[in-house]
Amino acid sequence: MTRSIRLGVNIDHVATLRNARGTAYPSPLRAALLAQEAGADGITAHLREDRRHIRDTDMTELKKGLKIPLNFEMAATEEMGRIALATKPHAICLVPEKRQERTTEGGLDVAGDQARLTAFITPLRQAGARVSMFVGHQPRQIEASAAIGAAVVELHTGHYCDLHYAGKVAERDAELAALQKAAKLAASLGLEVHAGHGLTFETVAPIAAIPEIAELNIGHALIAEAVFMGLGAAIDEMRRRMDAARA
Ligand SMILES: CC(=O)[C@@H](O)[C@H](O)COP(=O)(O)O
Ligand SMILES: NCC(=O)COP(=O)(O)O
Repeated sequence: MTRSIRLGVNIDHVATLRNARGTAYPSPLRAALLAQEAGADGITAHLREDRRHIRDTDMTELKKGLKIPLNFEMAATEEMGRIALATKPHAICLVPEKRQERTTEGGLDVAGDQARLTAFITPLRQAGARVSMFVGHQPRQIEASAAIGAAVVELHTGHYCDLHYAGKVAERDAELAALQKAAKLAASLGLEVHAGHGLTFETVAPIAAIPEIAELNIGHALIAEAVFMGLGAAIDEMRRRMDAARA
C-alpha cells in the first residue's frame, strides 16, 4: 500500500527515560528498531547541544542499525555540522535551541540568518543529506528556507497543540488556518512540507489532513502512549488516525 503521508518516529524521550537513572536501558536503538518493525517510515532523533536525551553514541548506533531513513535534528552550529557530516544521515533538520528551554519553543529564524545558513547547509547538501528547516508558519520563514536551498520545511505544530489543550478553540483554528496556508506556500515554492512537535492522537488529524504535508515527525506523545499500550500499538494507532484524516 503506498502511503500518502509518512510517519517519522522521534525516539528522543526513550533516551530521556534512560538518562533519568543513568542506566544503559531503555535503548533508543531498540525503540527505533521496534518502530521500524511497526512500519515507521523514518526515525528522528535530536542531538541537542546539552545532550539532555540523545547522545552522540546513540546517533552512531541508529545510523548503523537502521534500514529506514534517519532524520538528524540539530542546531546550526559548527560542532553539530561536523557530527552530522561524520554520521551521514538521510536527512538533517535544523532546529533552534535555547539551553533553558524545556522543549523546542519556536521555529528557526531562517529569514534573519539567511547568509550564514546558506553557507552552513551547503556541505550538508553536498554530502547528500535532505536538509529541512524547522520553522513557524510565517511566510518570510518559508520563503527564506526556499531561498537558502533547503529541500524541506517542517512546520512547527507546537502552538497549535498548546492552544487545543488550553481549550482556546478559535485561536487554535486560526493557527491551523495559518499552517494550512504555510503548507500551500511552501509547496508552491517547490519545498517538501513536513510538520511536527507536540502532536498527539487527539490533535494529529487536522494536520495530517493538510494535503501538501508529506511527513509528520512525532515523538513525545508516541513514547507517552507506549508506556500504556506498547510502541508498536501506539504507532499503529497514530498511523490509523493519519490515514483516516487523508481518506
Ligand atoms: C524540533 C522538535 O520539535 C522536536 O523534534 C525536538 O526533538 C524537540 O526536542 P525536545 O523533545 O528535546 O523538546
Ligand atoms: N520535529 C518534531 C519531532 O521530531 C517530534 O516532536 P515531538 O512529537 O516529540 O514533540
